[in-house]
Amino acid sequence: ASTAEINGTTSTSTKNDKTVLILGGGVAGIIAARTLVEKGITDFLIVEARDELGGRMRSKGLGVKGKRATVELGANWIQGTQEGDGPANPILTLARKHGVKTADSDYESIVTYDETGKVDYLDVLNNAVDAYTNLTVVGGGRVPTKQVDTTCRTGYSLIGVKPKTPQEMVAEYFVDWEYAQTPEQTSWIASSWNNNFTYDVDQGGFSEDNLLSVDQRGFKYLIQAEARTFLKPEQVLLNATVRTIAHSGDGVIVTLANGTRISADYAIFTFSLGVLQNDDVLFEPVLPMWKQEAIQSMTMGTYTKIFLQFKEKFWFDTQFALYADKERGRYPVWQGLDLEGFLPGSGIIFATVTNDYSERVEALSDAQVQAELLDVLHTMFPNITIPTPTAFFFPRWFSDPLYRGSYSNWPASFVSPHHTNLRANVGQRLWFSGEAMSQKYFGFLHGAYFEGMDAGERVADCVLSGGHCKSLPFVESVLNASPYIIQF
Ligand SMILES: Cc1cc2nc3c(=O)[nH]c(=O)nc-3n(C[C@H](O)[C@H](O)[C@H](O)COP(=O)(O)OP(=O)(O)OC[C@H]3O[C@@H](n4cnc5c(N)ncnc54)[C@H](O)[C@@H]3O)c2cc1C
Repeated sequence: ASTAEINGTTSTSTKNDKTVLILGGGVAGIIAARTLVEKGITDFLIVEARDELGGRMRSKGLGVKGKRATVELGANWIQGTQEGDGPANPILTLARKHGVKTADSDYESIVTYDETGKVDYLDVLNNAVDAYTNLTVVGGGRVPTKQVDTTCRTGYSLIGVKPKTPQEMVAEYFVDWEYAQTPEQTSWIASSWNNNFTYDVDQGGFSEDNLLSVDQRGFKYLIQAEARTFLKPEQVLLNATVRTIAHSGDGVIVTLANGTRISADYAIFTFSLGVLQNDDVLFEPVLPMWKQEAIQSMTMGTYTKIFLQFKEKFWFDTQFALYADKERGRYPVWQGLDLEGFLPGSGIIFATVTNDYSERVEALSDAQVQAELLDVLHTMFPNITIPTPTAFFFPRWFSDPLYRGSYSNWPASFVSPHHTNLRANVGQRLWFSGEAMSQKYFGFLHGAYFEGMDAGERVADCVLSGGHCKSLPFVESVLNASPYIIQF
């Protein structure tokens, strides 16, 4: 690997196998690679454990022969549909470029159920939507006034919203389930800006409207097709699981599960926050404490879609249904795909659970989870004999050593300097990217996209300047704005 061959200047190190290793072939990794190519750097290798690119854009063929349909286990929505009048979500731009088939996702196409069957409590839902809007406005307002962060639960209480009934709890769930964690676990300020920067056009967002991919090549087609526009086969190593990353002033040496060692001048790490937290990959030397504290202080949530296929549709004709159980989070949101414009005739419906409930279902057998779902369907539709499903599947994101959850969520105890440290490079050779590094868009595909671009640009600068990297800032210790005073 030599910078000389790129821009004719002196090179830093010429002994390494590659100039750049991109660790992970999800959106961040692919966009980092594209950015390198745009800067004229082609001596890189994407190292990916799975047998395809796409990462958490992950799909699966579900169903019996003759009625098989592609469903999305991971990312499914494009958040914000604005084009022309303001900034567009770059994922939407890619979807348009590669002709990805989408359907309008209409959150108002919804019916409501509780433990007595179908009951109309849309008024409760509308109140929860208004409460959430108010929550994000008041939460966002704490930034300019420098007020301390608290949880969304505290925020809800301060604006006078205290859900108590199963209906109120499920309505609240439906407006903030996207964080994959409860209001007790989520930062009021960060979730407010994350919401506003994505959905509020007045704050630079991409609009409130959402599209759901129903493309039968899988939503991942979008990023795989983009990769095909610039990637050469020799720039990708699939089925290669990284075990250790040794880093020093000379570069990085990555060791794979099969013992292969690959060295490079620079590495861009894009594996999930969950992988970082769980030591699924070991660093040599271990990462500095400021980095470890940042990694362990952010949280990884889990969002689990549980799919059922039946011979025939017997449920609601809307896109969504809510089920209010006494227990918050027990199979609360249902989505029917057997709809015109979606997957008509597929007989597929799915329920979503998050976080603690995701961990709970991952610990059960498929048969147990299926039985619980059928039980809930029986409660929702007391006058129907629920038939046996023809297919059943759910992914176990939390237990998967390549993810350890579905996406990051910002807790109230995570402060801005922690985030600075989470994003910062360690030494000049090891750079971090991926959705969790995005301050504005953590959790989203577009967060991964922008972080991939940013890391690609920064590492390209390092290479093209002959090793004069512009390091990101970090702080050695994250301190309180004012110290605690303990009086005995
Ligand atoms: C269930 C679910 C629903 C979601 N819904 C949406 C949505 O609707 N809209 C939206 O915008 N976002 C959504 N997201 C979030 C979105 O999918 C992610 O933010 C984005 O895909 C992350 O991209 P990334 O490149 O940062 O990470 P990843 O996609 O995780 O890429 C990292 C890659 O590294 C690989 N890897 C991990 N460990 C190793 C190892 N040891 N060795 C080699 N390779 C390794 C992984 O296989 C993966 O391919 C959802 C995610 C999930 C899981």
